[in-house]
Amino acid sequence: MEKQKVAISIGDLNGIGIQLALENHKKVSQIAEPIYCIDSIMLEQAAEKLNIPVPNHFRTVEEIAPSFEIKPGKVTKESGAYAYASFLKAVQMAKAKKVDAICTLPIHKKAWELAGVHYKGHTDALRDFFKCDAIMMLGCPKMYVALYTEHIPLKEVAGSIDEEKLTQFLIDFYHTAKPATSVAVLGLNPHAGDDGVLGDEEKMITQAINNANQFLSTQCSALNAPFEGPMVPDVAFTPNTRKYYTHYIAMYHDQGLAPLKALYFDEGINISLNLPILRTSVDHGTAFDIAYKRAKLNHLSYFNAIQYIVGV
Ligand SMILES: NC(=O)c1ccc[n+]([C@@H]2O[C@H](COP(=O)([O-])OP(=O)(O)OC[C@H]3O[C@@H](n4cnc5c(N)ncnc54)[C@H](O)[C@@H]3O)[C@@H](O)[C@H]2O)c1
Ligand SMILES: N[C@H](C(=O)O)[C@H](O)COP(=O)(O)O
Repeated sequence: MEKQKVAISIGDLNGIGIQLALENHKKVSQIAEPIYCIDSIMLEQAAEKLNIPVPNHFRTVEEIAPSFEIKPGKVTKESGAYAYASFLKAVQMAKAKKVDAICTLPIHKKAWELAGVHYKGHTDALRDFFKCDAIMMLGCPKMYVALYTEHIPLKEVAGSIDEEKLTQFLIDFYHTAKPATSVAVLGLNPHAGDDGVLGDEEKMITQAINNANQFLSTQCSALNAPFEGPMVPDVAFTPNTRKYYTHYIAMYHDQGLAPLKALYFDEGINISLNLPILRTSVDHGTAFDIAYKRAKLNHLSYFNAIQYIVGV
């Protein structure tokens, strides 16, 4: 059978992404056909700095963005611009159906900002490119967490809880994540508001859960209310509760990702749902603290991100 073609955006070249790409090429090539969105000049520079030979059949793409000097572990505008251009190239290849999916190596958000990119990350860029309500979901088969709000300041979270939007989010999530068991929807406030004593956003969350369950039951009468909640956030991730759920909906970034990364940082991946293209990513960042230091990296997140594509 023909291997799936995957465009790999190279991420921030001042970080660990390129080391992951070089060290995993042989293994990745056994299950997929990777095309790396980096040009030969930048590839040679990175490989030399890392003292890792460029593997055979490491297929690259020319004319990404102007070459620049790699500064290990530094936040630079040039590296941000290159990372963004590499991501754009991967998206273009997917749009043109030259590849089956894209896998993104980590970018640095400040470097994107310095380069004038107004997106906070890949997900909101993809949302804009495809005019679709992309959903950010991270995790592994033992536990997936989707984020209702993601890269916004914490002070804006409560005001973003909206019955209609959350209802649509839940319906989209159900159709694209296809959870096999009940999904735990978290409350926002401590103790999920404790019946209005500690906040009342849970009223809207309850309504959205009911709306989504009702809508989905009209589509499939055999379906028995897939969404449950609002669950008390500090209890939802206890070992006992996790026996019953693999899929969680968090109201904000760290509510869901702090427990997820505490449990499954090494193996977790990031999947963009509800888009016309398939995009996965590592669940970690640029790791500037260990970039170009011959550090022994964790490869699992990257490999799992490729394996998810191949397995779909
Ligand atoms: N997919 C992405 O593009 C993505 C994902 C997460 C964070 N980020 C961005 O990355 C930048 C840095 O984020 P951060 O410092 O908070 O988190 P980070 O994940 O880069 O680093 C956190 C810690 O984990 C270690 N680490 C990360 N990946 C590792 C690996 N594969 N092997 C071994 N150790 C590893 C780092 O050395 C560091 O000590 C930020 O701008 C953040 O927004 C991007
Ligand atoms: N929230 C993600 C994480 O913590 O891993 C990360 O910032 C990546 O986001 P994008 O997929 O939007 O780049």
